[in-house]
Order: sequence, then structure tokens, then C-alpha cells
Amino acid sequence: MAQIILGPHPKLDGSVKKAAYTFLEKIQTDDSAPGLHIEPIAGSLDPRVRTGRVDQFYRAVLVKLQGQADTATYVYLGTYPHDEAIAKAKTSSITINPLNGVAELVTLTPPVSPAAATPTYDPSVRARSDEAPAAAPRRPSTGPEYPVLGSRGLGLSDLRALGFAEEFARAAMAIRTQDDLLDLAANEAPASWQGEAVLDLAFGASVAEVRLRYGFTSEAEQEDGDEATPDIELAGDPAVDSDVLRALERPASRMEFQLIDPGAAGNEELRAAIEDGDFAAWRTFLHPQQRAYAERSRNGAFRLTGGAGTGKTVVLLHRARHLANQDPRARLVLTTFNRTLANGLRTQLESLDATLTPAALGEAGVCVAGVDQLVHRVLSSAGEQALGAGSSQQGAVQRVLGDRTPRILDSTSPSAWVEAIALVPELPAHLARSAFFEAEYGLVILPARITKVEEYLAARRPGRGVALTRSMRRLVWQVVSHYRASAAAAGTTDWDEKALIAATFLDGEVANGRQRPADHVLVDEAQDLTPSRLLFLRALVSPGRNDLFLAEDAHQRIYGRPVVLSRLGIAIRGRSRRLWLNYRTTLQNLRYALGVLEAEDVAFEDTEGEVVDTSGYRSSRRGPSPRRLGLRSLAEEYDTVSDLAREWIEAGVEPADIGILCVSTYAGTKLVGALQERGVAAKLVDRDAVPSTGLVTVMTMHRAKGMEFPRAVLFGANAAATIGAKDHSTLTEDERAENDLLVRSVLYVAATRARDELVVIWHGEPHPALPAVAG
Ligand SMILES: Nc1ncnc2c1ncn2[C@@H]1O[C@H](COP(=O)(O)OP(=O)(O)OP(=O)(O)O)[C@@H](O)[C@H]1O
Repeated sequence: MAQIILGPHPKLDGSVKKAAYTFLEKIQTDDSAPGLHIEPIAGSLDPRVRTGRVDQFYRAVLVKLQGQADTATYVYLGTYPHDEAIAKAKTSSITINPLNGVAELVTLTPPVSPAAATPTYDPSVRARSDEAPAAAPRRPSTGPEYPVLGSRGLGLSDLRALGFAEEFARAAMAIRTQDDLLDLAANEAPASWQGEAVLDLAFGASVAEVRLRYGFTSEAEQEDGDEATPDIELAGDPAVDSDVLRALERPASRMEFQLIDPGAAGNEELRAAIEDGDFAAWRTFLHPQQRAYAERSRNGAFRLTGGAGTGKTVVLLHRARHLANQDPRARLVLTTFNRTLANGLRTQLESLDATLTPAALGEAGVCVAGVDQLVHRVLSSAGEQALGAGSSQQGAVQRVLGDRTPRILDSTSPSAWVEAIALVPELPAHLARSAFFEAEYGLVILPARITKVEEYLAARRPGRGVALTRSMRRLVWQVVSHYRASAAAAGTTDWDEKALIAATFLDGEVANGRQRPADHVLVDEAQDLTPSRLLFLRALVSPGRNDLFLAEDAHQRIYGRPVVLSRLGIAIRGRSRRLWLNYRTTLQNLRYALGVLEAEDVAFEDTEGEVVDTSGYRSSRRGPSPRRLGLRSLAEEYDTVSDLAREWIEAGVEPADIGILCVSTYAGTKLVGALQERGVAAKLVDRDAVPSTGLVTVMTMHRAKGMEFPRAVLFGANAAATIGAKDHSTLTEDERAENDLLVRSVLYVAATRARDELVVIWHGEPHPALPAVAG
């Protein structure tokens, strides 16, 4: 038995992939098998380097680490044609960065004098990843030029103290534009952490923050206010195998070195990494911050924030796997805003680890479902009898809604508020609106479990814009009573009521000595959840270690209204962290998308009631600026988008990887017809449908939440496009401000779906929320 660590290695030709995988698999079983020919190379500068026979023409390059251990560990550095492999083997080595303890691949240069070989860093390492951008030519910069790092008050000594290689640090200090620094980081960084950390510094992170982000300082030290000087002891001796093995486990080393666990899941990981052309790096190479959030134990509810594409979902998936592996008896819930998004999570979790046990709510394993599906399961398995009044006490239904029948499983009609409002004609016009009642009911009345007018008269209404006098409150309560009475008569509830009844039922079960149905609850898209749904999620799990983990991005709130968790009794204080690095979009597309959020008097609040700041969000990839195409008519828009799709398909893009995002299902249906007429096969992907190979994907901007496309088009982005409220002119001032945030969030979600190319098309005037310049 031997262990394999995948190190930085170039992508393999199709012909040799299978042989390389078989070779590594055999090493795992028996590294002394004669056919493998694992041998040292005469004249190699690092005596630990070996080559092995993959087939007649190809050799693998490996570093063998054993020390006193019973089994050897082989770090795989790639498969090359014979002569290239020998040359590589002669000069490759793995060293330990003396300043931060990170393991790095280096190319040794033969000593001129008898002194030891000196390491130089191997830039070919950067060619390893499928995801690595092609080296973009340095282009003349259009923006102001200044030494990027110098203007942030950083000097060469700061970079050297962090552990950057001298040559790279000098080159970085000389760079005068962010774009050139992106090129340098992508093509010349000696190690992954150095490429990312230099960009963090350029985008505003301090030296102390970089130490924390890459695990050179622990969170505890940082929280104690300890600036943490580099611990050189911690680095170890690169000549000692056990020290190198320890260094390979450091979070920043694991950005490019990955230990393959023995067993089925590990073998699948190995196969995917070697054989799969579309190998998804997210399954293996986490950013140290992502790893910390996926693996660190938390003493209570935790909140992870981050812009679109920063890997919040990836962290949740890895955390689910980590917790499940730590305790196979644990009952995990992985949930999100709706069923469509939950289906996406399930597929991704399976691709991360097919060996995880899918489970129903309350069983050991991972239960993946939308929040409302979970609510429904709790209510239907409890049964209406158990939810209603008992002989001695009120049931959950009565505690939430006051006295009524326990028939609740059907859904209240969407027009119910309009009907209830009509029964109270004294209500002033600015209150006689469904939007007001939905908000008042969902944000104030339900979470406080108010069932009587006196309670409502005394209720606190934090965060509600509209002030209410006592007499107004009485009128509002009359409407609420009508709403509840007609729903009781029909035996219906809305989804917020259902969620709160389920939460109240679960709390009651605990009071009766029964268990809550989950041990860990992981939530994606938490910014879209209403207070009742958040209270339901809180009620699924007892407060304690690793109980509730919420991932959110306030800028992507396209359904709910801002909610402050502490007002719901969900304590996060001190357990909230942010991700900065966008893995999905190019910097150009990201800048454009962030432009959608920037306007005077526009502020987005997160679930701690803080205004969200976008400074520091960045991508490591460069690409073309988004194209903005203003046309004269809808027909021209159709022609243009058809030509674009055809052009991309002819250039080899899979049609389903082209996402055309529209403002409504109606616009999408018309567009699919127009594309077909122009010879482009397309599919409207609605609700739970999924994209189909061979057909261009058309979907609404809302439905695009959680998706990504190598090529994305925002279609029909006209000034008159109806994205939020149907009739803007009838909105109150507060509602207009709320609607403006919603529209910006929808456009931000849509613009951040593009991986490589983004095109924005409209006719007439563009939507005013769209930035006037490309990214
Ligand atoms: N460590 C990583 N290495 C490579 N790719 C990554 C990594 N982390 C995330 N990604 C990729 O970045 C993209 C965005 O990740 P993910 O969907 O988890 O982000 P998100 O923050 O949940 O985005 P959104 O809020 O827009 O839904 C995905 O393609 C994902 O595979």
C-alpha cells in the first residue's frame, strides 16, 4: 500500500490518461510491483525524485516521501514523454517555504560550486490546470498607471516576510496596473498561494489579512488581536520527509497538492483528476479560507457571506461531506430557497462524493431538499391531529394562528390579501396594499406569534418603514383577522404560516421529550428566506456545536425582504465570515456586475443588519469586456442574439452552455420561437427543467439563480423592461426604493452568471440600473 498526493501537473493527452490513472492506482496497491519501474534517476538533484513507467513512451515523475513511515507517499508531478520526464525528474523538488511552512514545487538549478543546489520556482507549474487562463498578451492599459502594490503602502520586505519568492515579489512590486498583475499572477506565480495572495494585496487586503486567509495565522490568534509573527519553527526541514509531509497538509499547500484518500471516493477523485477533461477543481483544490469554513468546528450558528461566485455553495457541499464523514450517524440537512436549487445541490453533492448516504429528514445521512419541502414533510408526518389542540394545551396551529381548525395543508389563494383588504374600507390607501400586508405579516406578526389585537398593539416593529398609529394598527389587525378567518374556513395556510407551525410543533416536541430531526443544518441562499422559514430551520436542530450554517449574499436577495437574524433569536455574533475571491467570472464581468449595485442612496443590508460593502471582491481571471449592444427594435435584438449564438456554436461552444437570460417567462417563450425561426435550436428552461445538450438555454433572470454559463446574454434589458413591480407608478416611496434594490439584485444575479463572455442587449434605452460603461 502507498499513498498518492496529486501535485501540480500539466493536463494529459487523451491517449495517455487511462494509462496514467491505472499506473497511479497500481502504486496505491503495491508500489514495488515490477511493471511499475519506480526508480531514482542518476543525477537528479533531489534524491527523493523517482520516475515510473506509465507505458512504452510515457513516464510519470514522482517524489517519494517515506522517512520512518511504514508506507511511502508519492507526490505525482505529471506524466511526460520519456526524455522530458527524465529532464523534469533531474531538477524537480518539493521544498518548504521557510517563512510560512507551505510546501512548494521548485525547479533546482545545478550548483556551480559544490554548495547545495538552489531552488528556482517552476513557472510551468501554472500550466497544470484546465481552468488556468491562457497567457494573455500584456496589453496597453487604458486606466491610470501607478505601482499597484506600492500605492497600497507595501514594500518588497512585506512581500518577502510573507514568504513570496524574491524574483516574483520584485516583478509584482514593479507592476503598474491591476490587469498586468492578474497576468503575472496567472502565468508566473511560483505557487498557487502566491498568485492569489499577491492579488489580495492589490485589491486591498492587509498583510495580516493575507496571513489569516492562507492559514499562516490561526483565527484564534487573530481574534486575540495577535498579529502573529511568522513561526519559523513551524516550517520544518525540507530535507526531512515527515516535515515535508506535514507541510503538504497546510491549507495553502492544499491549493495545489491533494492527498487521495484510499477507498472508493478517493479512487473516484483520482480518476476524475487524471482522466476527466472537465475535471472540476472545486472538488479538490479549495482555497484555504474555503477549507477553513468547510472543516472548522463552530460553537453555534455560523454565517458565511460572499459575492456571487465566491464558492459559498462549494463550501456548503464540502462541509456536508466533512460532517457526514466525521460521524456517519449524524443527521444532516442541506437546504436552500426552493426545490429547483435543491435539485442542483443534490447533483453537485453526488458529484463531490457519490458514497454519501442520501437520507430522509430525521435519518442518518444527508437530506437535501428545499425549505418548503422540509416544512411539508414535518407537517404531513406529524398529521393534522398532532398539530391541532390537545386536551390540555394549545397545539402548534393555535399557537401561531389563534383558535381555528387544524386543517392546514392546502395553500391559501394568492388573492387572499386583496380580498381581506376589501373588507376594511376605512384603511388608508397607502396601507390598503397586498405588499404592505405581506411584509407586515411576514416580518412582524408571524415571527412574534401574535394572535390577539392587544399583542399587535404592543408589538415592536423594527425595520418597518411605515409608522402606524394605534388606530391604524386596529385597522390593520382587522384585515389580518379577515385573512385568517377565510383561510381557516377554507382549511388553508400560506407557506410562511406552514413554516412557523412546523417550527412551533418541533419546539413543542422537544418540550415533550422528543428529539429534533437534525444534527446539522446547512443553508444556501439564506438571504431569500423569510423569518418564519428561518425559525423553522432553527427549530430543526438543537442549539449547539455545528448546528446551523447559513450562506448568504445580500446582493442576491430576489425574493425575500431583509431580515435581521438576532431579532429571531438566531445568534451569530462573532461567527460570521466573508469570501472574497470570485471563481466564476472574469474581473471584467465582475466589475460590470458590481456596477449594477452602485448608485446613490442604494444600500443593501445583510442578516446582521449591516450595509454590505463590495470593496475587495475580486476575480483572478481576465477576459474580454462585456459587450453592450443597444439596438433599434425587438426584431433587431432577435437577429443579433441569433447571430451571436450561431457564431459561438460555430466556434465550438456547446449550445446548452449559452445562457440567454430574459426578464420574464413570456419574453423567454417569444425568444425561443424567434431563435427557432432563425435556425437556432433553443429550450426555455423553466421551473425544475434542466438545460439539454444541443439546445441553447433560455431562462428568466430569476430562474438563473445558482446557474452559470460560459457565455451569457442579458436579453431585453430595456428601460421599460418589467423586472420588479408590474406598475411602478402605483408604488409608495418606500416600495419604490425596495423595488429598486430588487431590480438591481436580479440584474446582478443575471450578470454574474457569465463565466467568460457577457453580452447585454436592449432596444431603445437601456435599463437605468445597468452601468453605462463596460467592466
Ligand atoms: N476552490 C475552487 N476551485 C475551483 N473552482 C471553484 C472553487 N470554488 C468555487 N469554484 C467554482 O466557482 C463557481 C462558483 O461557485 P459557487 O457556485 O459555490 O459560488 P457561490 O458563491 O455559491 O455563487 P452564487 O452566489 O453566485 O450562487 C463554480 O463554478 C465553482 O465550481
